Amino acid sequence: MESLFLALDFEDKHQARTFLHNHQLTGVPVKVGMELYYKEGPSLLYELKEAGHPIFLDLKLYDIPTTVYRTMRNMGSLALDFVNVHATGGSTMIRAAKEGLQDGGADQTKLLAVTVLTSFEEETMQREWRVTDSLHELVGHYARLGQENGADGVVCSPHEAMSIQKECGEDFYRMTPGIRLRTDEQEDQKRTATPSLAREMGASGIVVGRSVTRSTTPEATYERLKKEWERHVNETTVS
Ligand SMILES: O=c1ccn([C@@H]2O[C@H](COP(=O)(O)O)[C@@H](O)[C@H]2O)c(=O)[nH]1
Repeated sequence: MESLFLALDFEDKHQARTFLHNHQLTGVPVKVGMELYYKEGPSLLYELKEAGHPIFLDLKLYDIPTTVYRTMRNMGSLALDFVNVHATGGSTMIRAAKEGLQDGGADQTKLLAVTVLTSFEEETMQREWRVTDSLHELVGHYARLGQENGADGVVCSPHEAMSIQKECGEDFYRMTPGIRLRTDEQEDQKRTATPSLAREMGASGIVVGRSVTRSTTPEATYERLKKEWERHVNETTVS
């Protein structure tokens, strides 16, 4: 299964297309988020599919169960690889998302439950959400909630991936954004890791965005991240 997704956080499809083309990245697994999808809509996804890109559509749905069901049913026809909802939407909403996908004919599309965004650290989360659980406990709780209600995996930071793997099993996918070549380059991210650290900590997949898209040498940076990630994938597979 594809496991390194390039976040196409661009203003429009022309920028995304030009970037992929200019840096020999046509066909690589991509993550399409709100910025690009709300500008371009599903036609962009058809174009990316046509060019051979595996797609993670990262819209993080959060709404009443009926709305999420109907939205996921529509998404079902897009034959995507991954889609997601916020786990905080609750058990009924997560189940509705799964049912919507299935009724839309998307048996191959994996549903991920977003736990706690990688831009949060524990102190801010506890203060702003008025919760007393540790960040680790809360992420674990949302992972279990997701699994019990039909999600195929979670979006979490690499730092929580190992305990989720232990509790929910190897097949429960841990998609981890917040990936950096150097962990002192955080920008708005708070829980970051390098690709090799992410693998050591139990991630099944990584999302890389600005490290590549803002790099002065995107192609070389992408290859470096990929090599670092795949070396670890292979090492852990062999041992
Ligand atoms: O918890 C989350 C969930 C989603 N994201 C998304 O991943 C990329 C990360 O981009 P970088 O430039 O590598 O920081 C971005 O599209 C986010 O919307 C996340 O970062 N954290």
